[in-house]
Amino acid sequence: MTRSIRIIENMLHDLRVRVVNKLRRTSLRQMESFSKGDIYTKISQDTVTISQSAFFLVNIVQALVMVVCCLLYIAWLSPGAFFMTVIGIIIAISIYWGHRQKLVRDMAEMNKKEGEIVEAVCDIVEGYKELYGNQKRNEGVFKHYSGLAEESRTVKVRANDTFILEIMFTQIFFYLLIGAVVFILPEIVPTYSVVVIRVTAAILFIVNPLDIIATTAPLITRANSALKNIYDLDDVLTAPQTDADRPFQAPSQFLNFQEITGHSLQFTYRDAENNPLFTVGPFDLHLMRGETVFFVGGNGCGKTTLMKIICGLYQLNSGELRLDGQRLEQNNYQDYRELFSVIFSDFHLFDRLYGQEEVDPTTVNNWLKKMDIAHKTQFSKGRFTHTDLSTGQRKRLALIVALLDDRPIVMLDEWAADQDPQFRTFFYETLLAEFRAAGKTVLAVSHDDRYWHLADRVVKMEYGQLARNLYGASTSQNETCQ
Ligand SMILES: Nc1ncnc2c1ncn2[C@@H]1O[C@H](COP(=O)(O)OP(=O)(O)OP(=O)(O)O)[C@@H](O)[C@H]1O
Repeated sequence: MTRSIRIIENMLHDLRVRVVNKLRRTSLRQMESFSKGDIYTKISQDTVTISQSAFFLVNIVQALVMVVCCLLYIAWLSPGAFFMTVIGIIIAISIYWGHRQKLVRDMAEMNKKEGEIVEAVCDIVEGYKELYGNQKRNEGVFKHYSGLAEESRTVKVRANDTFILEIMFTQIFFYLLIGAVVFILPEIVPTYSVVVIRVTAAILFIVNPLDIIATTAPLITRANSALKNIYDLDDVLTAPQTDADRPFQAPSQFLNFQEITGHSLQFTYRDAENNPLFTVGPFDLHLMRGETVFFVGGNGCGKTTLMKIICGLYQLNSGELRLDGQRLEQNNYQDYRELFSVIFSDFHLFDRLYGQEEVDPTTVNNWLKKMDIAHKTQFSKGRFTHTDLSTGQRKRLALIVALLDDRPIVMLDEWAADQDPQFRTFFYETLLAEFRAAGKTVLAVSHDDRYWHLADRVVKMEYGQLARNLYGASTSQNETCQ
């Protein structure tokens, strides 16, 4: 028993690790298409359901072995009794199967509802500030949550009713079976009376295992449905894998690149039905190592999307990127991505320096001083003592983490937007100059027109197109829209 449970737990562990491993390497577009609640439910709750059912699954296997042995014994004693018992079991299984389909449907619905409930709870937790001061919105979110919880309860109650019905049915079936072999069979088969006691004993022997099978089968159905959810996620994640199966070997083969060129680059957001929503490009691109380029333009014109295209987070729909003339292919895209230290406006701040374990704590603490947050957080034992900082301070910390990677290209999406005027000036006038002196290429989305003169070029975007260079000449031909 313990060995079997260990086998199931090992299998589950491997499956979960495999799915999370795929998840961390899937394309950004696919990640954006998932609902958080759905992923959390599948990876945590569904695996718990399977774990909890492991014990019962082992029990069911033991019970099945017992039933088969007893049936063989009954067959040896009396083919008539065996025939009757098997017919009875087949009828019972058919009726159970009818219920099972209903149970499977209820389980699928229950899982969907649980995912939606997790999403609603995330809304309450993450949107707390927006809700606390707005009673009407607060009530609205809670009503939505309560509605989902109510629907989930209805489905659960319905599933439990089916479950209990099955157990009752199984018990009635056993009594009918025993009654048939004890009272009816002797009337039909005259020679049967000789073995009736032994057949009855054998049937009594399989009552308990059959009971175990009947009562635990719905749990197994539940576990099966949970397993299907995880396998579905596993399957979905298989298709759009990019170059992730090739382990990346640091340092990047492009570390010493001199120029990045793009020709007819284009990317389109599409909805679930594949209808186009917004297109960036087609445009040509030319970036020289060590350049500081600002990308500017109105809200929604495509600056962030452009950044995601340039740093390789979005796969191009058409066009090609080249580094020093070498075309980027699936097998070297990761090398390309490794050139960038990126901070988007919706960045995530890890509380420890994953992948940078060998970093010197003094270097990190010096950076904290330089960024004027050393009085708020310290780097100690491989992690930051506090990450509960103000938005501007969190961005400074994110910049430190990005710079510690020491990559040749620094990409910042409206990084300075949340900085106070003093630090904003420090960023544009001092930090950017230091990046330039260190030979870094800086690609920054900026709305601070006061500082645009500090860039080598300022490129304006309009409606998904690179409109023109507002400031500074392109290093070769202008980036052009086509
Ligand atoms: N994940 C997405 N799925 C579908 N459409 C998207 C997605 N992200 C952005 N868009 C659309 O693409 C367009 C460009 O968005 P993007 O975030 O690139 O603009 P932006 O110039 O960075 O805007 P802002 O200055 O407001 O940050 C927008 O119209 C937006 O609706």
